[in-house]
Amino acid sequence: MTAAENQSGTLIVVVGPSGAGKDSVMGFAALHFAQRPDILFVRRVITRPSDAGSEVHESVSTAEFEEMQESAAFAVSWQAHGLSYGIPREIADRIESGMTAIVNGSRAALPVIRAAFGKVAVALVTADAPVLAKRLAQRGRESEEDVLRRLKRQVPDVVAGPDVTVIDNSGRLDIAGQHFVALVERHCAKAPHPA
Ligand SMILES: Nc1ncnc2c1ncn2[C@@H]1O[C@H](COP(=O)(O)OP(=O)(O)O)[C@@H](O)[C@H]1O
Ligand SMILES: O=P(O)(O)OC[C@H]1O[C@H](OP(=O)(O)OP(=O)(O)O)[C@H](O)[C@@H]1O
Repeated sequence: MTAAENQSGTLIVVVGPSGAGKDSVMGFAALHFAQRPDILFVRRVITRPSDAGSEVHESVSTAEFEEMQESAAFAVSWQAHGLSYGIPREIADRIESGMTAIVNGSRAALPVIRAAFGKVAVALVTADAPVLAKRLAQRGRESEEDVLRRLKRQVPDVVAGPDVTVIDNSGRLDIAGQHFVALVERHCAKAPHPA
């Protein structure tokens, strides 16, 4: 391991099926860690309108996303659900300086995310299938057809490995949220404080 790798923080990638509660669990942790300058909640760049849903993201057009991609603005980007998603390149520098960054990721894109960032921990948020359907209908961010497509989405079986922690969010959000907070704490404890 090089000196730089030794000093770096961790990227915690939150993945799981649509409706499992990735954004909700991250929102719980963001409140918990509001006073922690060493923990960064990543604002993704997405080709989705800014007023759609609760995730705070940078909303761009498809043309703007392509321009950003051409100018190497992303550490990693991927496509799903007819949308493009990007993790800004500067996040890699913040992690290198010792911060713990938390991002809503993608199961299908996990191999490229793992390859792009040195130290990665994966939080796989799950919920039972009937719970997913009910939650997506209640969330109301997508049309009924979109919700059905999300429920049917198949992803490669890549969410396995020693870096993966499963967080069941079939029940109360505060229980899953505390589980996730504990995971983040474990990783911060390993990282040096950023300068
Ligand atoms: N533990 C929970 N109990 C009840 N509702 C929840 C819980 N977790 C999330 N939700 C709700 O379910 C919907 C989907 O959650 P969300 O965080 O958007 O999931 P994801 O980001 O994985 O698609 C939202 O309306 C959210 O408020
Ligand atoms: O490869 P997958 O694991 O299926 O993930 C594909 C995309 O779906 C989610 O996005 P989005 O926030 O649009 O959807 P969600 O909140 O319904 O999961 C997730 O954050 C990924 O960007």
